[in-house]
Amino acid sequence: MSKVSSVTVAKFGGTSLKNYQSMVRCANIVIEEPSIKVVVLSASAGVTNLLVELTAKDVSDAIASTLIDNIKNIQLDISAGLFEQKQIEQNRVNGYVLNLVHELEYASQMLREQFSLKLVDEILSFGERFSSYLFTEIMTELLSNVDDKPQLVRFDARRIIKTDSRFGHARPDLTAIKQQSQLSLNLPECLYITQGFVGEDSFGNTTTLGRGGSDFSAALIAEAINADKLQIWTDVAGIYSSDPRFVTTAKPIKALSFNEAAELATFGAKVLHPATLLPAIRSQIDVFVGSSLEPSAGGTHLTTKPSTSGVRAIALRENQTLVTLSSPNMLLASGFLARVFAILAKYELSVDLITTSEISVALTFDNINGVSEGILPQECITELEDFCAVSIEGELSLVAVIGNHNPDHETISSTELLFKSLGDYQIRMICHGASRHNVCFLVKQSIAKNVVTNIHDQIFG
Ligand SMILES: Nc1ncnc2c1ncn2[C@@H]1O[C@H](COP(=O)(O)OP(=O)(O)O)[C@@H](O)[C@H]1O
Ligand SMILES: N[C@@H](CC(=O)OP(=O)(O)O)C(=O)O
Repeated sequence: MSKVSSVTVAKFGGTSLKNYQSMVRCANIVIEEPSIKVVVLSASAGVTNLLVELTAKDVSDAIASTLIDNIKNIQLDISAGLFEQKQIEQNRVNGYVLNLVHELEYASQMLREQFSLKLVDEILSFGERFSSYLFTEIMTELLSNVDDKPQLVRFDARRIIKTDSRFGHARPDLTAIKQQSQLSLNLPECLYITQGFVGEDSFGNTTTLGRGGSDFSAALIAEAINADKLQIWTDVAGIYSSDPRFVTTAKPIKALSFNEAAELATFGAKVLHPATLLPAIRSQIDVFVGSSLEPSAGGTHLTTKPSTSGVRAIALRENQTLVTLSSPNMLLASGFLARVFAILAKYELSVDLITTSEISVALTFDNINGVSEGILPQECITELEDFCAVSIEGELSLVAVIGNHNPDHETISSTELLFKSLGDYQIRMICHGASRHNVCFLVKQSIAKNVVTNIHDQIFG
């Protein structure tokens, strides 16, 4: 490995780390790109979901034990791939893995005795702790015969990702992250391997940044160390015109503006965590999204340049709740919305979309962010019912059509094309105009994927 002046942070998602072969592919990407100085890893695919199940309030001892066994087997399979022929080495690695498994068992037992969000985050952090340990072992093995190799250092992300104490969706302390990164990392001499998703509050408790938060961790580290580039390696060759898992005609997009990518991420394109782009935009870091399965296939580059007008992509976010508040008192009255929002703020509920008519206001909520199982907390409903009728509808999906909707520069407006293609569906709510970059609407969850596929095919031909 030769010395380089530019610094890249590379993040590998769980889909890229699901087994031994996948980890080797990622390790080779790192070895072949000398500018990569920090590697940020998610948990192997499926592990965080298992950990989330393990932290459910009603989990029984038997189910907890099965879940922990499943997690353990994913790790031991990776270790088995690594040291197929070397029993002593395999025993050493398995010993480390089993120690972590015991720690996990202990934390899970404590949680079943007394539930706390602090302990939930501690448990959720194990996925990344396993994967970063195994990945470091794989890198070390692959580099064992290389002469001019970098000094590999695995470090605990909690040393630098300092956050507040909002367990489950902790907010980063940017100043502390910068300070700690500069104190702890010896760049560009060493090659660091660390965990995404995981942080630590000022009391030394483990926190997590929210599901999918490893992208955000990588962007925060990139900003803190003044990196030039951030690479997000996943299982698809970049950001597509829609989710390629169900829109089979979706195409990769070579370049996308930060604004468009931010809208796409916010409105459900799982490929990027919505907060990832803030540090990148703030600190002008080049962002690349590519496939670790096929690194040479290229991917998407995010740029500050505005893109051409028209629709660029369609995103889908499931599990949305629509809340309609109506009251004849709204007519020609002032202060109604202020009262509604004061109550929602009190319950820390964050509204996504909003539309109003003379006597009603419709609001949408993302179930992940605060509204559990599609229902507002009963106390909140009661407070709202003091001055308006409340109707709640679940099992909805939000479709977001992202692009540059600029009627001044289009001969046939893409919005017009979109509205034509919506004619066949029952739309529950539509939002257009707040941003030039998106038009959003709600449809029943049962038809949402069909709606996205059909609109995609009509717009992109
Ligand atoms: N517009 C889009 N472009 C690319 N992928 C998308 C898009 N929308 C949703 N996805 C989904 O995001 C997935 C990658 O995100 P995720 O599963 O979280 O991967 P990782 O484990 O790498 O973080 C893809 O497999 C794809 O199904
Ligand atoms: N492992 C965490 C964090 C993460 O970002 O994962 P991924 O990169 O695989 O989406 C999660 O599943 O939420």
